[in-house]
Amino acid sequence: MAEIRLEQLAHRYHGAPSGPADYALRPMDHVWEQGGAYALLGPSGCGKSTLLNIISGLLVPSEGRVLYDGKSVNDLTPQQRNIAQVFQFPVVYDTMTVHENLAFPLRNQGQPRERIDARVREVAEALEIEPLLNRKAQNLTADEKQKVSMGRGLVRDDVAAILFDEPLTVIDPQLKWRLRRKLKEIHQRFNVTMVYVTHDQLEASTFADKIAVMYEGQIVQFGTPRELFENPQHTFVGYFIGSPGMNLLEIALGASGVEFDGHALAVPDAIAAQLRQREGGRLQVGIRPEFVQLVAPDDAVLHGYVDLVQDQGTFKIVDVRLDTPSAPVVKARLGEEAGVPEGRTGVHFPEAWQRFYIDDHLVGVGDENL
Ligand SMILES: Nc1ncnc2c1ncn2[C@@H]1O[C@H](COP(=O)(O)OP(=O)(O)OP(=O)(O)O)[C@@H](O)[C@H]1O
Repeated sequence: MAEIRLEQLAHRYHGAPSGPADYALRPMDHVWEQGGAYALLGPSGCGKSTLLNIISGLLVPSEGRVLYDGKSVNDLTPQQRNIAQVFQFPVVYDTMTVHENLAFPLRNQGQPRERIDARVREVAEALEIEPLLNRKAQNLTADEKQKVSMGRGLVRDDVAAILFDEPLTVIDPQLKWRLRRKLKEIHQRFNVTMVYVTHDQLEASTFADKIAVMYEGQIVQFGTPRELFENPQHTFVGYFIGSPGMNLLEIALGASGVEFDGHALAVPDAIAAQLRQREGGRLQVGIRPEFVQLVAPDDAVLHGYVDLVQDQGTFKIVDVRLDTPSAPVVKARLGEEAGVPEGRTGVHFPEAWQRFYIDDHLVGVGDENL
């Protein structure tokens, strides 16, 4: 088990870079602590697999270093790094039994037969594949094969880390939930550093204690699911996390302070001062649909018309088109029992839940170095 540190790590697949957009991974520093359960979350093409393959040694980074427990592993192969990697599609030896598949990494290490057998049974039990141990792998379903692939990663207790690259892609939707919980339990039991790549926020937050959100080759935030929800550091995190994502509205500095479409917004002084300092940047206010309040028109500064109501069973999503010059749609997420106004409504953004962004980055109180 190891701490994995990335130092000024960057990667490009083609020639010399002419700008940040030429990097599949832009220069980054990052630490995965020993024993942590982490997710790497982001949309297709943001660089998740590139980063995972650099950590495991399948890919050599074009810049920077990967350190395991403080030692550079840039020149080491995946085998020498002692990493287990589970891919989207199962990798099993079809002609071997499940027991032989699981035992294979330990046999290669020359471990005694009884130790191998005990460990294989422990992992098989954790993954609920004990009844399959004597079956040939070629006769298994895709789900079962993927469990065996995972088991092969888990069976060695000396690995630096286990890396999962969208491991539940082939798993039946019914089973996905169970297997995600199972992996979490297994992490707690075996206490090994795990990094789990996914584009699914639910999968990331069920599995991981901390999530690294990736966007255009960068980690734009590393935090707990709650931190990502309550304080998105980047507008992309606001938009990508949550269901639906954060409402983001363009704001400007006007005669009455910080304004949205000519209406003054209540903004803490320290934040207003920072917004003024960075005049010329793109300014936005963000508010999660969960915190938008639909109130009587007389009780609000902003007004709009209910455009659409989507009943999701346990909650409702209400689209309100504001009657301001830019007429954006604001989404409110209301409880199942909440009444939905018809027609015109007041829209209130509680001050405590407004977040302000300059050029997509969160403005915090005391941020001097924006
Ligand atoms: N072998 C390659 N050669 C050239 N470009 C590549 C190669 N592999 C990936 N890329 C590019 O690098 C960027 C990051 O790709 P990567 O596969 O790491 O993203 P990802 O987040 O894992 O996406 P997905 O979820 O679709 O697998 C993309 O623009 C992709 O087109």
